[in-house]
Formats: sequence, structure tokens, C-alpha cells
Amino acid sequence: MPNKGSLSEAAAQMLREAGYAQRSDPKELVLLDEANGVEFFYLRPRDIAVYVGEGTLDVGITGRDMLLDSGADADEVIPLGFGRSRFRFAAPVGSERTIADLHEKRLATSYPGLVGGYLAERGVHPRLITLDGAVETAIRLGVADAIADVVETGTTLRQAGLELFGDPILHSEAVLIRRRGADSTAGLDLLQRRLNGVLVARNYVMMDYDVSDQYVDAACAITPGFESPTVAPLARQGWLAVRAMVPRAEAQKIMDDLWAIGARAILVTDIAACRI
Ligand SMILES: Nc1ncnc2c1ncn2[C@@H]1O[C@H](COP(=O)(O)OP(=O)(O)OP(=O)(O)O)[C@@H](O)[C@H]1O
Ligand SMILES: O=P(O)(O)OC[C@H]1O[C@H](OP(=O)(O)OP(=O)(O)O)[C@H](O)[C@@H]1O
Ligand SMILES: [Mg+2]
Repeated sequence: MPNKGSLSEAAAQMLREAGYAQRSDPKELVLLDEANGVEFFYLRPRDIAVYVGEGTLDVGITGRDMLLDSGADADEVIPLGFGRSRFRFAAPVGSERTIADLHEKRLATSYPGLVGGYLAERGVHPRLITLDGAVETAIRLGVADAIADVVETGTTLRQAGLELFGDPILHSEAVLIRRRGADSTAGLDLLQRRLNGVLVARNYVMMDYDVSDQYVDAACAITPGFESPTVAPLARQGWLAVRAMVPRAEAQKIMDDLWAIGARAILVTDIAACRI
């Protein structure tokens, strides 16, 4: 588990929702969850891929960017939907650079493996200046001509007087990782099912509505659900009750579409937990 930084709290929250114990004190380094037979180690997110790649830890949560930067023998198992960012090049506003301009120029980053590999594939070989953080300041302080760093809202870049250039190097988010080629274990399958349950509960809602039987096929086409919607007769002749899971982000649009074909009493409820 990430011990601090952007991923730490969201990762712990997700594990809690999946039914695992998590530390209450951010200074705790290890936590034994006896009920689930899991030992959690709280480590720097950058180091997690190294431990997992070496096989000393079975699984870990880190950023996709950090996994790729490490070059560790570890693979992504599932994306976890938080810690989303883009990895981008930036230079002072108005400098209108392209990636080719970086050749033999000073490029500051905390992710030399990721950035060096990306540019080498394109035949560009900059002088990489590896910094621990606050990379945006490196240009102002005369250490670099351009940077490559994590961008979420873009606020940090703007405040440093920088602008993006080139295509995104990577779209990153928190990922569950395990050692490359490791056998699947019952414990990992269970963890994956639980985390997947949390993701589905977060990303879907349950939708219930009533519709007259002549429109039920059209309604079910709008809400096909995961497998198939539940359709049950209402006491009122010629009317049916339908229940299906729908993507949370599309719920309002789906309600409008159902209303337009005559569905009524359309209700949306949260899913607390699930196994799909
Ligand atoms: N502002 C952000 N928004 C979303 N994700 C981010 C943000 N900053 C970093 N991340 C992601 O979080 C992961 C860990 O980065 P983080 O910045 O937490 O580690 P760090 O730089 O080692 O720690 P710290 O910045 O606390 O010293 C990376 O995968 C990164 O992409
Ligand atoms: O686009 P924004 O929303 O501004 O977010 C991006 C910033 O967030 C992270 O910084 P962090 O706080 O982790 O500090 P660090 O650079 O020292 O790692 C990242 O390194 C960027 O600097
Ligand atoms: Mg950081």
C-alpha cells in the first residue's frame, strides 16, 4: 500500500470498502489483517513495483507511471479508477517546442525510465536531469530547458509559467500489480473479485421503473443491465416492473430516455457492494 502521497488515502479507502482492515495511524508501517489472512506493508509508491517485481510482496498498489518507470518485473492486474493523471512534456509559455527539439537539451523529470524510454523509441536523446519532485521549478532555476511530469488539473504548471507540448506520454491511474509470470493464487483471485466489486458498486447504480408491456422491449434495450434486466408483472394489468444496473455517469440521460418512451416511477439507488 502507498504510505503517503496522492494514492495513499484513496487506496486505503478502497481496501476498507473491500472489507480489509487498514491502519488508523498514518505512521504505522505494517498491519496484519488476521481475519482476511493479509499482511499490509505501507511503502513509498515508487518502491512498491520493486518489491512486487522481486517477488517479496505478492501484490501492490501503485501508479501505472511508477510501474513503467521502475522497469520492475511486475504487471498490471486491474486499473483501480483513482489517482488519474496524464504524463506530459512542458516548457515555458510561448517557447513552442516539439519533442524533436528535446534532442541533447536538458529535460528534468522524476521518471527518467519512463521518459527516456519514450523518447529513445522516437530517436530523441535528451540530457535527463533526474529530480525527486517539484520538477516544475527546475526551468526557472536554470537547471533544465523542459520538463516531463505528472499533470492532473494543470494548476502547478500554470503557476510555474509553463505550457504543455507534444502528445501525452501516458494516461496513468492507480493499478493493482503482481510479479510477472507469478501463478494466480486463491488469495489474489479473492482480492481481485473484491476490488472489482468495489469498482462496480462505485461506477453503477440500480435503476427500477414501471413500463407498459408494449414498450418493455424498447425499455430493456435502453437498460440491458449486466446479464439481462429483471422484468416482473405489476398488479396493474399490462404493466411491468423492470430492474437493471446502469452506469452511474449515464443515469440521468437513461432516465430521460425511459421517460420519453412512457416509463414511470423511475428510481435510482446506490449499490453498497456486489460480486459480478
Ligand atoms: N496531482 C495528482 N493527481 C493525480 N495523481 C497524482 C498526482 N500527483 C501524483 N499522482 C500520482 O500518484 C502516484 C504517486 O505519486 P506521488 O506524488 O503521490 O508520489 P511521490 O511524488 O513519491 O510522493 P510525494 O509527492 O508525496 O513526495 C503517481 O502514480 C502519480 O501519477
Ligand atoms: O496538475 P496538478 O493538479 O497541479 O497536479 C500535478 C502536480 O501534482 C504532483 O505533485 P506533488 O504534490 O506530488 O509534488 P512532487 O512534484 O514533489 O511529487 C505532480 O508531481 C505535479 O507537480
Ligand atoms: Mg509527487
